[in-house]
Amino acid sequence: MYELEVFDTFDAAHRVVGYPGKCDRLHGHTWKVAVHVAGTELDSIGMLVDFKKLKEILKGITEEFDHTFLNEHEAFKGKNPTAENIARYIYQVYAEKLRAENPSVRLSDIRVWESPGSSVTYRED
Ligand SMILES: Nc1nc2c(c(=O)[nH]1)N=C([C@H](O)[C@H](O)COP(=O)(O)OP(=O)(O)OP(=O)(O)O)CN2
Ligand SMILES: [Zn+2]
Repeated sequence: MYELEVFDTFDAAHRVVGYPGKCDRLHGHTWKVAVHVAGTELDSIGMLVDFKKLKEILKGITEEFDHTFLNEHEAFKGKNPTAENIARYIYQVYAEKLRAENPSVRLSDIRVWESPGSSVTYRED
């Protein structure tokens, strides 16, 4: 089994509505997102899947968020753009795009860092 990792970052603002403290106020983070994909079969040149392809898919998603106010994004209508909700949304979009591009590898998980010391990992088993 091989597991590959790619990551990207984006800058975006959010509010955690109802948070009992300063995170209820408008503030921003440089969010980091790591993608882990797994599989067993290598292609004829020895790759599970090209890192370049994995990064392209991720960039397509992080571009939606970069320099935006996340609470206004369609995905977070009626819910807070917490690291948990962001990780789940990215997982669902990434999994669908990866299935279309390369059905022989599977998405293991998505990890989202809100700050260097705080992250959430989302997976579906
Ligand atoms: N489980 C979660 N907890 C918190 C989330 C979250 O998305 N999921 N989000 C926040 C806030 O967005 C907040 O901005 C982050 O707070 P914190 O980690 O405390 O970051 P600080 O930079 O303020 O850290 P200090 O060490 O207090 O300076 C909160 N929790
Ligand atoms: Zn925050």
